[in-house]
Amino acid sequence: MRIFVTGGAGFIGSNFVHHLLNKHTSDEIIVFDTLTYAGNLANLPSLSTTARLSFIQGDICDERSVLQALAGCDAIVHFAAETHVDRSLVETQNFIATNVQGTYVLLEAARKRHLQRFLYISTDEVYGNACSPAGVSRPSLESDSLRPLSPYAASKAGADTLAFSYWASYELPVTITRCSNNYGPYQYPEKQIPLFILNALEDRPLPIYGDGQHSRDWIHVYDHCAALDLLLHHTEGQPIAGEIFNIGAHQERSTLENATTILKVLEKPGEQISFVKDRLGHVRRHAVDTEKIYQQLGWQTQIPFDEGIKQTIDWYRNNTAWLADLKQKNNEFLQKALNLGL
Ligand SMILES: Cc1cn([C@H]2C[C@H](O)[C@@H](COP(=O)(O)OP(=O)(O)O[C@H]3O[C@H](C)C(=O)[C@H](O)[C@H]3O)O2)c(=O)[nH]c1=O
Repeated sequence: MRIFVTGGAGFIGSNFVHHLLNKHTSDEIIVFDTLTYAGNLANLPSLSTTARLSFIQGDICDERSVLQALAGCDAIVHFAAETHVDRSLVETQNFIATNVQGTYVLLEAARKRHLQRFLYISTDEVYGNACSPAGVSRPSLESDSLRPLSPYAASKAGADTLAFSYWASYELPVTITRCSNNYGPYQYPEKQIPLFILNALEDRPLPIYGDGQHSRDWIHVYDHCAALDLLLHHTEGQPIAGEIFNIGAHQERSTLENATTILKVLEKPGEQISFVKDRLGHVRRHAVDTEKIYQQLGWQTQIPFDEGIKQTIDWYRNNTAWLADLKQKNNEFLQKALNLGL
């Protein structure tokens, strides 16, 4: 397969590219990435050594470049997005442009190029607070209605439903995934886990929004990539076009629990925890029901949180060159990320 990966220089995208290169020796991969502050070629060390991996710097909102770059491709895996909830509250327009308009451009291009598969990477944020229609707290089901609570989540929900409409209207073989919170190597340190690790390592406070009891379901990015791979290469059994799949790890943990674990593993004092002003519209609980992907594809996570978090802490501890490179390239963004909420 010739696979077009948007946002392949970002956190989940680059991990997915590594996964494909290791698992599928005949796949050809084209990474299409505009290289915003969160996209980084240092996330793709194989670029200089692997002939079947190529890179195009481009914006998914640019119709001509997208159509041109898609020539000869069989599938799109669409990760490219503005992803940080806090930023979506202050620079909303970028989120609408990239996440909604950019997805529209890709869907149109995929339709014109008759692509065989379009994997749209959505998020569990589209559901809003995890609960049943009666308001009882329970993991969200694919059939639940969407109640996005941040501009980021609303932009993803817009693109998610637009993608579905291309299946319904044109039979473009779109498959949508809604995954929970990822952690692991190469994550930009504005997100909770890498931010807490770096602040802990550098003896800065760990900013906890509100009372710290907001909970998320934490999945290691390698487990997420394995699920996406199964969907991308799916050929037998029940068709997956026009289907939506939740992906999650059933490892729900509060912000305070994560901060405490990270400080403990790094043998840092509990006093580094600092309660700060709450995020606007802060969702109390995100959690997804993953029975559908288990029943249909047999997918389950392999990495327990206790193990994954230790490996992730080690990765950040050992990859100081990666961080120094980030600091040098976009220090302004990084400083903002490290100080956001303080
Ligand atoms: C950065 C930060 C976060 N938090 C809290 C806020 C949340 O309750 C939790 C996780 O926050 P984070 O911004 O890392 O991730 P989410 O807002 O849950 O969203 C993430 O997971 C979904 C699935 C996506 O789709 C998003 O793209 C991704 O950013 O920690 C703090 O208390 N302090 C902090 O400094």
